[in-house]
Amino acid sequence: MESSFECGRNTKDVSLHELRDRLQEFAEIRGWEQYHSPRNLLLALVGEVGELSEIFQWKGEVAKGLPNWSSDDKEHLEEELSDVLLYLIRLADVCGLDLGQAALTKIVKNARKYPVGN
Ligand SMILES: Nc1ccn([C@H]2C[C@H](O)[C@@H](COP(=O)(O)OP(=O)(O)OP(=O)(O)O)O2)c(=O)n1
Repeated sequence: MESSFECGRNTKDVSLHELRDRLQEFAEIRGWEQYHSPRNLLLALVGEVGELSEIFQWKGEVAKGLPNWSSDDKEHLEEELSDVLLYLIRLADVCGLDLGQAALTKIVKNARKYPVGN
């Protein structure tokens, strides 16, 4: 049986830095760093966005909280969302960028661009 560490389920917050480090380790121990170029990772990311889109394809509008979805469908959605997130984090990392800091900076820029009440 998988431990909670191995399957990634625990109660603490997960940081982008932790995921970045786990992805570095995952690639390193498999000798896959050579394949994780920015362009390859971008293409992999786009592929996973396609897989994510397929889950919603032809379903019509989907209610928030996914009340009518089976647990299998929700698990599938969790997996595809995770693939997108993981490739995005890995792409930012191999580009030498700190995605968490960049996202915080972008939120500040967004707030300036779209002031409340305008
Ligand atoms: N060269 C690779 C291949 C995979 N992965 C990791 C990142 C993704 O989280 C996941 C993607 O694995 P798959 O390509 O097997 O894609 P799926 O899990 O979506 O499987 P499938 O396409 O069969 O549904 O594995 C990676 O880091 N580097």
